[in-house]
Amino acid sequence: MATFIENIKMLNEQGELVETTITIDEGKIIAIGGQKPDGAQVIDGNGNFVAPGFVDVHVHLREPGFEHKETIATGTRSAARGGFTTICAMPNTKPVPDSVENLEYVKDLIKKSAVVRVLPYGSLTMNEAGEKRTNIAELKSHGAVAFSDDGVGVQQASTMYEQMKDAAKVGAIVVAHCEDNSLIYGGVMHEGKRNKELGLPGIPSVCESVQIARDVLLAEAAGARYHVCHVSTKESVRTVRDAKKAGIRVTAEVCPHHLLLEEMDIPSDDANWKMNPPLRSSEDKKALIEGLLDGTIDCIATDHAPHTQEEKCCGMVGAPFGIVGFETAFPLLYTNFVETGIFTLKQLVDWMTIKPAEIFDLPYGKIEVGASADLTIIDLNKEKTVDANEFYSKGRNTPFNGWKAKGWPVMTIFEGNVVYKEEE
Ligand SMILES: NC(=O)N[C@@H](CC(=O)O)C(=O)O
Ligand SMILES: [Zn+2]
Ligand SMILES: [Zn+2]
Repeated sequence: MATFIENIKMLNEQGELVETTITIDEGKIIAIGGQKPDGAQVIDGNGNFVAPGFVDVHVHLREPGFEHKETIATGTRSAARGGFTTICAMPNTKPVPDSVENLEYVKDLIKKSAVVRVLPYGSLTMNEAGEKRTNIAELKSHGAVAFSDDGVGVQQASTMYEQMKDAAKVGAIVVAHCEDNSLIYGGVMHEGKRNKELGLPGIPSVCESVQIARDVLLAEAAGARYHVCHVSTKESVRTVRDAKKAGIRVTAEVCPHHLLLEEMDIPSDDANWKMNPPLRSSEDKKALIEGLLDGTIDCIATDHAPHTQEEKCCGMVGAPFGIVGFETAFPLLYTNFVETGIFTLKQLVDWMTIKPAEIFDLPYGKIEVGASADLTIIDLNKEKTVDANEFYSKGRNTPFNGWKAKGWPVMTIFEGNVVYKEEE
């Protein structure tokens, strides 16, 4: 039976909101702006905004291996609540999808319990240990969406170079967490002003940028497509900008928290403010915003990284890096960047839908006839306070608890089915 969504507004090419209707059948969009087909089930959009389901190319679902932090079931429900319908799962699980067998195992788990589309990464090295290289061609043919050792940087240039050459042969994308281990210095936050005030060890900006600089040169030499994870420093932005100018096939993502927060916002030695890369300086934050606006940075990804309260209870030094992101990403960005006139609504939506989809060759992230019926209905006027205790994610680790924001998803539709509906 067809579903007819009425009383809804969508963005046109000019970035204006226009009233429309959307008709869905068999999981696909079959009409935009048409009349209700006879017998169709009706969804009242209540005059709200409808966006393509969000696409997040950088998330951690923790299953298999770390189900106490998150499972595919809880993580994908959290994604749906945040308006995400396509998410790419990083391979730092146990086991790591570094072989066809392990990848098939992860795909089975996804099939069993995901409520949105989950596309698994393959790793670049066996067990993400940085030594033995994985078989990119084989993993790609079994459905790995891209390749990364996220969680750690690939330390050896030759390992990265060889993997890039293999990736180039089969059109695979190499996605890099850039971090030079010799420049971490045991740091738990940015090496700047605030870490000194708090008496905590710092991670200098070069720890990230130096590896991006190496990698863009390797990508050029290998002829590979290269995507940089969670860019956090102004030097990283400049390096990506220069590489693009030189014609190197590089793309980059930025996380909501790096756009919204800076080191001086960290109130105390609280591990809900600990993530990798760390919150940088206000100049870095400014450079990230400029980088998005001038096209140096291509898209936004949450790096949703749930950890338990026990792990995050007791200060930064002992805690793992990472914060959750699905359920706050859009409202926080909408409120702080669109309502303030820094981004247009179309820019923000594009950075969370069509842009990441294009980089990763995914046929999602747009509302058009024939596309998968993946939609997010958002109440742009609805104001709510972030309450970590009501997250669908198992993770409560967010620095945004208590923030007021507008623009909350009220319904998420995946392949024509309602996978999230706001509880009244
Ligand atoms: N971002 C983080 O702080 N943590 C991520 C790993 C990663 O993205 O590097 C995690 O898996 O917890
Ligand atoms: Zn990372
Ligand atoms: Zn990550």
